[in-house]
Amino acid sequence: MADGNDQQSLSQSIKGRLQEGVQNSVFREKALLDPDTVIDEDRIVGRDQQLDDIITYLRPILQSNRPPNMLLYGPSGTGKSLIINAVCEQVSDLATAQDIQFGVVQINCQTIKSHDRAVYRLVENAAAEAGVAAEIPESGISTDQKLRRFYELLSEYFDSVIIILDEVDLLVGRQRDPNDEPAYSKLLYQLSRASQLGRIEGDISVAALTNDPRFMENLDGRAESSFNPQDVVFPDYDANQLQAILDRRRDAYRDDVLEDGIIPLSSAFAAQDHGDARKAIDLFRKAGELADRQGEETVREEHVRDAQKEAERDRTLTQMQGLSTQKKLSLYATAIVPVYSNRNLNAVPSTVAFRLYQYIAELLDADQKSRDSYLRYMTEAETYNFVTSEKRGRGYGSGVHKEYTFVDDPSVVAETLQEDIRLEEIENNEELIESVVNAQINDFFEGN
Ligand SMILES: Nc1ncnc2c1ncn2[C@@H]1O[C@H](COP(=O)(O)OP(=O)(O)OP(=O)(O)O)[C@@H](O)[C@H]1O
Repeated sequence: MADGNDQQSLSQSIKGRLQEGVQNSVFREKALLDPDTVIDEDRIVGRDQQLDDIITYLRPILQSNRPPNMLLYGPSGTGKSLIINAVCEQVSDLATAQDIQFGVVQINCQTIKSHDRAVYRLVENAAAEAGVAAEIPESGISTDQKLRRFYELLSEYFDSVIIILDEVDLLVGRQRDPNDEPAYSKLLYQLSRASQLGRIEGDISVAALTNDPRFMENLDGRAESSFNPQDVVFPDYDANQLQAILDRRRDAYRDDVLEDGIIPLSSAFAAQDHGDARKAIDLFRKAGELADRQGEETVREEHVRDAQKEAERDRTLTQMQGLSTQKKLSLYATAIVPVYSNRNLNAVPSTVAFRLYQYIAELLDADQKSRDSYLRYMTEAETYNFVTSEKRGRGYGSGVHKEYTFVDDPSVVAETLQEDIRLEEIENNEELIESVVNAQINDFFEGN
C-alpha cells in the first residue's frame, strides 16, 4: 500500500498531468464542436430558406396565435435540429420580453420503444420545462392518464408550446402485426387533435423531424389530415458549404494550430457520403483529439486521415458485429487480396479470393464452405455495402467471374476483422499469406 508521501506525490502527478493536458491542448473552445451545442446565429451557413420558413411559421407565437404543425425533412446532419432550436431560442427570448409563456418540449424518438414511453417522456420534459415535478409514475397507470397529465401541464404553465419530435419515423412501437398503426401515427393524431379540440388551453404546434422524405405516406389517413404540416426541406450540403460551416467554428481551436488543409480535407471526406455536417464536424474535432493524444502542437492532415480511418473502422465494426464467423472469414480473405497484392489491384477476382478463403480456413482449422457458399456470403456483404461487385467475362483464361471492390479502405476492413476473429495464426503467418496472395494473383492473371 502507498504511504502518505507516495499518496501525495501520486495525486500531484495526476493533477500535473491533467493540467498539462488542458494547457497543451490544441482546443480553445471544444464545445463549439459538440453536436448538441446550439451555435450562435452567425455561425449558421447556407440555410437561409429554411430559417425564413421556420421564422414565418413561428412568428404567430409572438402575436398570441397558433403556429402551424411542421415537418422538417432531409438526410442526417443537414441542420434540422439546429435550425428549429435556433429559431425557438430567439422566440423564447422575445416571448419572455412580451410576458408570453412559451415552452419547447423535445424528445428524440430513436431510443423510445413505445407510444406509452413517448407520452411519458413528453410529460417528463414538459414538467422540466415548467420547472415542476412530473407527478405521475412511469408505469402502473394508463397512457391516457399520462396524456391527460401532459395536457394539464401544457394548459397550466404555457401560453404556447412547440413539441419537437426528433427522428419521428423511428417511433414505431410494438406492432404485433405489420398493419398495426405505428406509434408515431397515433401520437401525431392525438397531439394535433388535442389542440384542435381545445383539450389544451394554449397554442401547441408539433414539429416532426425525419430523414424519410416519404414519411407522410406512412401516416394513417386521419393522422395525416389532422397533423397536416407545413414542409421544410433540408438538402445535402456540398463540400464548399461544409468548409464554410467548419470555417466559422475555427475558433474552437487555438490560433495557428490548424494546418491549411484541415478544413478542406474534413469537408471533402464528409461530402463523399452525402454532405453531412455532423460528420464534417466530428472529423474536424477528432483530428484535434488525436493531435492532443499524441501531444502534438498542431493538427495535421494526417490527423484528419487517421480520424477518417477511425470513423470508418467504427462504422465497419458496428456493421460487422452481426456477421457469422464464416461470413467474416469470406470478407477477410477478400479484403487481404488488395492489401497484400504487389500489383495495384482494386477489384478482387472472386477466384483468387475464394482460394484465399480456403487457405485461411485451413490455417485456422475452421470449416471450409463451398465456392457457392462463399459467393453467397459475398452477395450478403454487398447488401451491407461492404463491397460492390461486377461480373467479368474473363479476358485471361476462361469463364465468367465476379470482381469485388471495397467501399471502404480494404486494409481497415481487414484490420477490423483481424481484431475480431481469433486470428493469431494469421499474425504469425503474414509473410506466408502475402506469398500465397501473390502466387494466386499471378496464377489468375497468367490464366492457370
Ligand atoms: N447550416 C449549418 N451551419 C452550421 N452548422 C450546422 C449547419 N447544419 C448542421 N450543422 C451542425 O451539424 C451538426 C448536425 O446538425 P443537426 O443535428 O441539426 O442535423 P439533423 O439534420 O437534425 O440530423 P439528424 O437527422 O441526424 O438528427 C450539428 O452540430 C449542427 O450544429
